[in-house]
Amino acid sequence: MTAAAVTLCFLLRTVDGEAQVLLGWKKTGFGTGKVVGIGGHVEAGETTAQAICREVMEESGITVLQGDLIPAGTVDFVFPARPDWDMATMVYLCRTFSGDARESEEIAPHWYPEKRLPEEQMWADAVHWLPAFLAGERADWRIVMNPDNETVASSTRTLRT
Ligand SMILES: Nc1[nH]c(=O)nc2c1ncn2[C@H]1C[C@H](O)[C@@H](COP(=O)(O)OP(=O)(O)OP(=O)(O)O)O1
Repeated sequence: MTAAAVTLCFLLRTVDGEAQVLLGWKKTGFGTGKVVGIGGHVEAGETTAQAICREVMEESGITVLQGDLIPAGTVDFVFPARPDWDMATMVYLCRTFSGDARESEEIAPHWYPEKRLPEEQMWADAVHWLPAFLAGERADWRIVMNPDNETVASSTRTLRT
């Protein structure tokens, strides 16, 4: 089965000297109840950059221009017990955007300090790859989940040169 094409964008800002990242509490669909990155599926006929600008607007109300997207790498999420959940994720960072985050039907967005991510509320794999992307590392990750579809069986990373 082919992994679904999805994309995530981590909006970054600095407030009073504190580096913050926009995440969101997922209200519906895949990962309901977890704090997740802003993003979602790439639809037919869309480029990944078009998809992430649309998803950020739909989920948070924030406008991101394609030229301000910073490609960071990829994360392949592999669910051996549920291959239909496999996702191939293109990850972006973005420091330039406009508008204030507002709650949508799908996500309640919230700015978190990069140094105090809500690890307990996120997917268990996020602590593997998210801090590395936030630190500016460019890499391709492969996350394989255990049969419980919650805990991490393996996490591997290939750095981009
Ligand atoms: N193990 C994992 N850890 C993680 O942090 N994020 C994961 C993950 N597995 C999948 N994701 C993310 C990637 C993707 O952005 C998101 C699922 O996409 P969506 O939120 O768009 O799904 P939904 O089915 O809720 O919505 P639609 O795309 O509108 O159908 O879950």
